[in-house]
Amino acid sequence: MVTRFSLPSPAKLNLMLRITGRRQDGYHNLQTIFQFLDYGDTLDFSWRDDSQIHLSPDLTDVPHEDNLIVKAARMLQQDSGCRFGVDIQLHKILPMGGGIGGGSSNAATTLLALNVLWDLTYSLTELAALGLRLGADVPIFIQGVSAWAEGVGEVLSPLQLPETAYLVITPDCKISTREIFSHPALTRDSVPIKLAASEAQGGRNDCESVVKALYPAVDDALCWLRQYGDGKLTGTGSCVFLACDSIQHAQTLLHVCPFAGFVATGQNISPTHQALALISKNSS
Ligand SMILES: C[C@](O)(CO)[C@H](O)COP(=O)(O)OP(=O)(O)OC[C@H]1O[C@@H](n2ccc(N)nc2=O)[C@H](O)[C@@H]1O
Ligand SMILES: Nc1ncnc2c1ncn2[C@@H]1O[C@H](COP(=O)(O)OP(=O)(O)OP(=O)(O)O)[C@@H](O)[C@H]1O
Repeated sequence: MVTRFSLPSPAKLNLMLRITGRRQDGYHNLQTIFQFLDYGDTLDFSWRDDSQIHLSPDLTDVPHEDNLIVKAARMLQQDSGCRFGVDIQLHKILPMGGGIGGGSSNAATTLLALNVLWDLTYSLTELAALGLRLGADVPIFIQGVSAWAEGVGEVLSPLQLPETAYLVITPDCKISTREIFSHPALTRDSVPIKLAASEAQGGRNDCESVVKALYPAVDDALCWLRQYGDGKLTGTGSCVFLACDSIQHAQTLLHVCPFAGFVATGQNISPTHQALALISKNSS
């Protein structure tokens, strides 16, 4: 039995995002393309023989019980009736409220890890259904392959994408997803399209105009990126990104960039799943 291991909890990008309607419950129907990055947080998991769930350190401004890691662990414990517990150490580098899915990724990594640590036998479909209760972005991190997504982001069709190098700018502002989705001026009537591979390159993000109007720092970052190519917003922001010819090209741009950011490579298989495959290989 594996009793301790570390897993990556990667960022995602929305390579395009169309909002095609609003549901009765207030959630929006989307069409988006998700790709993972080889950049993100790391979580260390250690098995406990009591039922306690410990997480450290706490995140500034997020009460312990509201942390999606703690919520995910408690949810799985309750659903499975498992009597074991876990110590979790979080190494956070992803900005919060950045549209790169940090909290959702942490929740998904926790569900995937505890399924192994507690020797449970949930399928990915079952874990994704549990995860969806925590957030619309959790299922993509559970499924772990880049995808075309519809519904609220949980109806996933796997998609092979070029594993492009990206420059990601992280403007110094935290954006609430709820704030953007509840804004009266949000475009929420885009005509649904059929998946076209070209969308991964050229697609727009329907949140862009509202986010730029509310957050000038995002507008500034996009303007700067667009000197060099087709800069885009991910999710509801605040992060913006540019596909580059190579890692070196992305690094050269980061070097002259007046904003904070990072360089990463798109991944069609989530780094969490890549690491889990190694853990199960080494333990068999
Ligand atoms: C914008 C995206 O990041 C694109 O990947 C996601 O759709 C957001 O996913 P998320 O952060 O996991 O969102 P949730 O935590 O489920 O929802 C936060 C809030 O955003 C709004 N929301 C979210 C997703 C969605 N498809 N429609 C919505 O209207 C809802 O008001 C909800 O109360
Ligand atoms: N483990 C966690 N990591 C990050 N945020 C968390 C976590 N747990 C709870 N949260 C809360 O969730 C909010 C959204 O965080 P997150 O980093 O997922 O934003 P995001 O990247 O904009 O997400 P998305 O793209 O899914 O909308 C945070 O502002 C914070 O209050």
